[in-house]
Amino acid sequence: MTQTAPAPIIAFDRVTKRFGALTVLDDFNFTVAPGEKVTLIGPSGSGKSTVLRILMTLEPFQEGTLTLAGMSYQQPNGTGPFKAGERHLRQIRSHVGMVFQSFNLFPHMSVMRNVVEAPVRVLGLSRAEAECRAVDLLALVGLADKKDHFPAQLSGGQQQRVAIARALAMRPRVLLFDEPTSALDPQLVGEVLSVIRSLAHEHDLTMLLVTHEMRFAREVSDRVCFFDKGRICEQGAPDQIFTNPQQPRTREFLASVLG
Ligand SMILES: Nc1ncnc2c1ncn2[C@@H]1O[C@H](COP(=O)(O)OP(=O)(O)OP(=O)(O)O)[C@@H](O)[C@H]1O
Repeated sequence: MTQTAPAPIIAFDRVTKRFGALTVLDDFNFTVAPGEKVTLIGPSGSGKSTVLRILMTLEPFQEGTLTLAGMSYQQPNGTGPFKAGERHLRQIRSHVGMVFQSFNLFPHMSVMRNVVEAPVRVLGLSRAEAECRAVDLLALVGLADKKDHFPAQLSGGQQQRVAIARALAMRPRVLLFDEPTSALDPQLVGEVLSVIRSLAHEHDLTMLLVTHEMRFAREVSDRVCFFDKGRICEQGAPDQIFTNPQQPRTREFLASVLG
């Protein structure tokens, strides 16, 4: 009996994204299977973060179709309001969580409230239910004892772990990480990577990462995509990309970052 591959949970179909005269994604095609862990690597300015921001519906695009968890939308004009309509977009967004480089916690809220607020306001959970969920997630990221602290009382690594708990509290099907360790002091990077590494073992969670941590990308990804000038220039299993890249641009890039 032949097995059919599951439908992709993420599909960019001929998406073009411009900022004024600058075309960042040009006729871009990209799919991710449910549960897959994919890392985007590539030079600065090549469009990696833009891919994540489009998925999070933070950026409109000009042409093409984006499908996320079975829901599609298009923006043929790009400049106007989202063609999909705000309700449709909210539904799409509800499947995606994002962890940003700069944590983006609410400074005036305790750790607990940072994690609880969106499930209460957006998902309509009772505060007790949301707190129950938050307690489990804070334990998962190793911060059970910090629930009453405020962000300013935490290290950068701890703040980023709260941000991960906050994203997970919405039970997204897709979790995006945009250079989650770039703003951290080197000694704090490991604790955040270790949380992400354990999440990568969650088979149901689809993860898309942009990172400059090449060793980590190799360790956690099912697939690594080398991005150059708004296109995937080469992709494959991490061992293949890191030990036997086929494209000269991939080799050049890896030589520059791995030394
Ligand atoms: N809001 C914006 N307005 C104008 N240009 C933008 C905007 N956001 C991004 N760009 C440009 O789009 C291009 C792609 O940026 P993007 O942040 O996606 O690249 P990246 O590959 O993630 O780079 P890095 O690794 O440095 O984060 C860059 O040339 C950037 O300057």
